Amino acid sequence: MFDRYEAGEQAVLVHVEFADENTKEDLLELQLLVSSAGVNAIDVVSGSRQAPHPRYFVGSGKAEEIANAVRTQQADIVIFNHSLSPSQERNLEALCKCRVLDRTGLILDIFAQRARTHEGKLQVELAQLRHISTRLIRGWTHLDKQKGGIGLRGPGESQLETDRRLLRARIKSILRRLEKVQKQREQGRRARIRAEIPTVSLVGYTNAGKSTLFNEMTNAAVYAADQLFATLDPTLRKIQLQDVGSAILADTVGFIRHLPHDLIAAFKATLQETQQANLLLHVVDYSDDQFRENIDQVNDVLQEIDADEIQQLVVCNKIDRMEGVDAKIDRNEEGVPVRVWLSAQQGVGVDLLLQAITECLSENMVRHCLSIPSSKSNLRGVFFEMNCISSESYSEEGNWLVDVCMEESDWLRLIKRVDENLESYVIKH
Ligand SMILES: Nc1nc2c(ncn2[C@@H]2O[C@H](COP(=O)(O)OP(=O)(O)OP(=O)(O)O)[C@@H](O)[C@H]2O)c(=O)[nH]1
Ligand SMILES: [Mg+2]
Repeated sequence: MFDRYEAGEQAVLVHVEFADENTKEDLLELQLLVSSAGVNAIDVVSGSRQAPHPRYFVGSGKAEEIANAVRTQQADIVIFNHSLSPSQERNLEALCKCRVLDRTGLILDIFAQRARTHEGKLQVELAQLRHISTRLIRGWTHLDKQKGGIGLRGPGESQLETDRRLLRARIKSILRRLEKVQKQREQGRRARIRAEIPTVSLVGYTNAGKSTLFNEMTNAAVYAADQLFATLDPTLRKIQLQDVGSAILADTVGFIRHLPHDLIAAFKATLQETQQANLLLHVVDYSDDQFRENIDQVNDVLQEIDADEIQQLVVCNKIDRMEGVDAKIDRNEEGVPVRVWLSAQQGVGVDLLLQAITECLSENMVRHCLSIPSSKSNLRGVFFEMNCISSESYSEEGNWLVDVCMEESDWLRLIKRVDENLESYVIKH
């Protein structure tokens, strides 16, 4: 249904500074996003305004300047670092005689390129359909004969009604399919919670190095490249940690500033694992001048998705780019690790990170040596399902001797729900 663009298109970027800090967009980030989408930025038109102009977003003089740049540079597309209203987009297209894409459209294109799981793809397509449905209005004829241009193309007027009907039907069918996959995933997640394997989620600003670190930690082949959104769907791997046993490691898609509102659902769908995590590894590119702002942005989103109460370990990445910084663990007054300095790319300090994760996870762990009478054989199944057994043997009387290690909350839950005499089987703490 969508025409995808070909790589190597020539774009004119438009970036406007506003007096109001909240609407300030970062030009450098736009350039990264654009190259991430495989487009060449050949010119940048910038300016400053108090507020967007209703007709062209920019003033009419600036709009002429953009149209001129398109003509002289023979650009195929104009990309705005802001959200445009459908009518602004239309007016600009009529003036520049080429495709105009706003920030939302650009990010959607990148999401679409990177979505890998079935659910991720459905979410992105849904967001795309919704985005284009707001733009399916009369007045697209000026684009009828045009070919090329990235993003979603508007239909001609004659096509309008058919397209509207098709869109509605498609949206409905996607919603139905999404409901189905979500149900399936929910069941999978419940199974994992029952198995009580702790989950560690890598979160952080885009390009911080999450996937690189994920690879280092799992030796798994996950795509890592100097492109934004190299990951859209959480990628899960099981890792083995000393003392704690196995844990699930989850890689997630990077956060960006000013994520357009209509993309938040698609983005959050990629972060569902994060809400369930026992520990968050907040990966930060410390060699980036904006690292503080990036940390705040990530924490804001974590708050929005109710993940701000989860224990966080900050990973100060890319120390190879910083003078005189060695790999190390910073701890708080109680001795709990709070920061780990490392270089994911060079593989320096990854061992310290694994050690810090183990310490954080075992913070709330209890270890018990139990002697369980043979009459309580049901406990055997429960412990196996929880994956909490570190060693086992049998006593001469036929008691099952077992060392278990689990979250304290799980131990208390077992006493309450499975066997209130559990404490009496403990022979050593
Ligand atoms: N110098 C240096 N570069 C690194 C380091 N870790 C990662 N990088 C580079 O940073 C870029 C981004 O790394 P990724 O692992 O893809 O980043 P990400 O956080 O997964 O990015 P998104 O998936 O887009 O959110 C790649 O070019 C990596 O090679 C590091 O320790 N030092
Ligand atoms: Mg990644």
